[in-house]
Amino acid sequence: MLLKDILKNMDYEVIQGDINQEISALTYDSREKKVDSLFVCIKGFTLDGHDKAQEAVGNGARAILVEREIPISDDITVIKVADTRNGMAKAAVNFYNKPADSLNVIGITGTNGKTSITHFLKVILDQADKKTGIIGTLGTLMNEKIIPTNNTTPEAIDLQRFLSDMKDSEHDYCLMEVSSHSLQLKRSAYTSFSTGIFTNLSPDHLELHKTMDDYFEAKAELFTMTNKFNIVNVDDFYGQKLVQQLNNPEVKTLSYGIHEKADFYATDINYSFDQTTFTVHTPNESAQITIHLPGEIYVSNSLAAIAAAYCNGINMEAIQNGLNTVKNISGRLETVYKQGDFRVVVDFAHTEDALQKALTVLRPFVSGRLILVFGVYADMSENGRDKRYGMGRVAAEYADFSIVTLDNPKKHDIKTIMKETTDALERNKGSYIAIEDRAEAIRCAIEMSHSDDCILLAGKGHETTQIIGDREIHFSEKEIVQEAMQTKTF
Ligand SMILES: CC(=O)N[C@H]1[C@@H](OP(=O)(O)OP(=O)(O)OC[C@H]2O[C@@H](n3ccc(=O)[nH]c3=O)[C@H](O)[C@@H]2O)O[C@H](CO)[C@@H](O)[C@@H]1O[C@H](C)C(=O)N[C@@H](C)C(=O)N[C@H](CCC(=O)O)C(=O)O
Ligand SMILES: Nc1ncnc2c1ncn2[C@@H]1O[C@H](COP(=O)(O)OP(=O)(O)OP(=O)(O)O)[C@@H](O)[C@H]1O
Repeated sequence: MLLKDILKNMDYEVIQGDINQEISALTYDSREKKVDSLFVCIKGFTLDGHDKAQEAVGNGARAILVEREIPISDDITVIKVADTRNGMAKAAVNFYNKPADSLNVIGITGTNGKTSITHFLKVILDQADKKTGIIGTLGTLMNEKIIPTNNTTPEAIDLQRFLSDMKDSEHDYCLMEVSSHSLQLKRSAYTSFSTGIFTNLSPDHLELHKTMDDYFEAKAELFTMTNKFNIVNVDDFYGQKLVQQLNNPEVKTLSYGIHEKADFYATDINYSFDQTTFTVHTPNESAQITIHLPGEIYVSNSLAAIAAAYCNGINMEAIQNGLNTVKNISGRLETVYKQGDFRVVVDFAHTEDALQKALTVLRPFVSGRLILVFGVYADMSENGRDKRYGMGRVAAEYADFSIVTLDNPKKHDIKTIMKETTDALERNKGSYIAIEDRAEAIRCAIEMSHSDDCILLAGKGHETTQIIGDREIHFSEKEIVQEAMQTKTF
């Protein structure tokens, strides 16, 4: 594509070179070898891509998109824009010919529940014979194959390429987890969504957004990019706030909830560990639903999926049958070991709200003790400290016994993380011990457990690595549990 077409509808200044030249690839990483490419210089959290432009040229870049002028040889075309993240999103949408316009893209945002909702929607759409891809925390699912990705929502160039590949391989739908990072950092800018879903908002990622209001505004951005439906959880305080501020008459707002009056709601809910049944009420009909995940959070998440499917014309039979097929979602209240009443459950709860909900869901099904193994992933800021305090408080209040350990501490100070979390348990009179080594903590929980206890391993969910300092080491909770259970006797 000609560079001038890639720059269509963008405010830019040509610093040097010719925009009537063919560009065959886009990149934001100077280390990628891409012949005749446009390299976008992004000022990141660690380094500034402007300083890597020369390397990009060495690897095939013929044009460069910058925010500030940089020394570079005359044969390279240099284009300046006010914001290269915004420019990159626009360029990617142009380069891949607005792929989202040819797909039905459903965007899901909120602190918790996004991954589960994509799974629920996928099986419903499968039942309705709609070819569906997913872009989210577990990677990109396309043509039923998973492509691993670094981020929940990929950078704009990767995102538009995935959407384009889905369009070319004749997908009907793309279900996309839209993280607040992606909205703030413009990864998903200029993408058209048919439907937006808002799940809930609770403190998380405050290292980027600083305040809950900033975090909310970042999430709210998705609902200005939709063209058919906005579907909002009105059980959530911020969901109610969002409904009040949505005012585009062309996009229909529909609510879902269990406790508040909503367009899609559930009654007659019956919970057991392996199955939940309820009656869903839509604006036009009611139906019996069975899901195989425990607790109110999954009733809420399935209501979101039901609402999105229903609005998009999927019949109730496909919804019922689809939801009934989900037996588990990797790392979401997943039982990884069961013997009589004894269970070990792995869950991705890594926020205060999710941890409280996970413990509350499990409690009614546990006749012995609810033993929690958890760590807190957060930086050293005041917000990070609040998160450690919040999760420590929840552990003290909702678990019978906690083992405080690590959860991807990265480069942060391990002693401080452990101390602040255990201080919170101390202040809230929780019973606990602290074991830095997470594998050891899991083994200890298993060793101390009785035959009627339930162990919740919270925080890592589907992840298979632990990041300590610069090192990312293999870490599978399922494997550790299986091994430890081989020598366990009750
Ligand atoms: C904090 C954050 O958002 N980091 C993201 C960011 O990294 P960074 O800013 O440190 O990048 P950097 O190293 O400073 O590099 C800046 C630029 O220079 C380029 N570069 C870098 C090195 C080089 O040699 N040459 C070069 O050209 C990079 O490609 C980049 O364009 O840009 C990287 C490249 O796109 C991302 O992979 C990385 O996500 C990391 C993995 C991350 O942890 N992100 C999290 C916070 C995140 O985004 N999470 C949300 C989901 C959250 C949730 O829902 O729970 C997500 O959507 O994934
Ligand atoms: N509706 C909900 N409300 C509160 N907590 C929830 C809800 N749904 C799931 N959770 C909790 O949040 C955890 C993460 O769930 P899920 O992966 O579906 O969310 P997510 O939004 O995709 O999270 P992330 O962006 O961090 O991947 C679950 O393991 C569970 O503990």
